[in-house]
Amino acid sequence: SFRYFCKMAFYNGWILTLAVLVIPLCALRGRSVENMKIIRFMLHHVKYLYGIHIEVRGLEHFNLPEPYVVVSNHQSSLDLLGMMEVLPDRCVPIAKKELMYMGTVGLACWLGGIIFINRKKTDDAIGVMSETAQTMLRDNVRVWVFPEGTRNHNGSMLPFKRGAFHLAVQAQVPVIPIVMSSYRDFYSKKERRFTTGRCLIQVLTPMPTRGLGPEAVPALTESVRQTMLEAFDRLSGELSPGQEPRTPQ
Ligand SMILES: CCCCC/C=C\C/C=C\CCCCCCCC(=O)SCCNC(=O)CCNC(=O)[C@H](O)C(C)(C)COP(=O)(O)OP(=O)(O)OC[C@H]1O[C@@H](n2cnc3c(N)ncnc32)[C@H](O)[C@@H]1OP(=O)(O)O
Ligand SMILES: CCCCCCCC/C=C\CCCCCCCC(=O)OC[C@@H](O)COP(=O)(O)O
Repeated sequence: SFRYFCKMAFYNGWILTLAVLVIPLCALRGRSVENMKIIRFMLHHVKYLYGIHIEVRGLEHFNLPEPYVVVSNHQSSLDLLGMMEVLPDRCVPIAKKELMYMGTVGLACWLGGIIFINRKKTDDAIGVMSETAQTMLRDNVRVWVFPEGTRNHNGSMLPFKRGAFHLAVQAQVPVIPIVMSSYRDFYSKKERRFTTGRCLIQVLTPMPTRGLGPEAVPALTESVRQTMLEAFDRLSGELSPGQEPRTPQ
């Protein structure tokens, strides 16, 4: 437990400290999606500090000229490491508004053009997402969404919220699912365990939305979730073949 808390405290503290360095660099440009390149570069080494080996597959799927919506599973704040391993250029995450108030991290996120939503006010959140659809097309910006809407430490995936899929359909851009394998071999919040380990990241085939309307969103959401669950089980099983598969959901 002591090692777990120390490691998590250092993780948060180190990111807060890095943000102090990043802020002046990003401030030179002002709030801009281009600043995500600086943030990505500055966070890239953190996986080495923790001995986490990340293997990425399917990165070529990100090589589309048009904007797209990336949807990813969300296990922990450690997802930041995987995200910074693969984050495409001109891609910004959608984050809960509370992140903006996390001191230096919040300011760095704001300068990086991260889009903040108020999860307690659905209409506000939907309004921001609709504006985002226009921004994506106007400024050629890609967006990264965690459709579970919160972190999920239970070794599977929560039901998906539909915002990301509405966004893709409104902008008529593809959805690109990305799956990070289970962290169970090296990280468990419940067991207070955090060791070195391996993580596989798979970028899946883009799912087109051209021609789809809002009525197609529920089916699109479910189909993407099923594809991601299958990939999650496959990747996690590859890392620890003896483990029981997750409970079906
Ligand atoms: C080197 C130093 C660096 C320093 C900086 C360090 C780090 C920074 C770098 C990167 C940081 C990135 C980290 C970011 C991670 C943050 C992750 C998060 O914060 S996750 C939480 C926030 N994200 C989400 O919640 C996204 C998913 N949520 C949704 O999509 C939701 O649907 C919602 C839009 C938020 C609304 O949610 P709510 O619970 O209020 O309502 P419902 O989901 O039930 O939806 C109600 C209803 O509305 C329909 N709907 C949803 N969206 C839309 C839309 N855009 N247009 C139209 N309709 C919409 C939805 O379908 C429901 O209707 P129905 O039930 O009929 O389907
Ligand atoms: C002056 C204020 C000081 C505040 C100190 C804050 C300390 C935290 C510092 C750094 C944190 C670095 C990690 C940030 C990126 C992680 C983003 C994240 O994972 O957000 C969680 C969000 O997806 C869902 O939230 P919930 O699971 O619903 O909850």
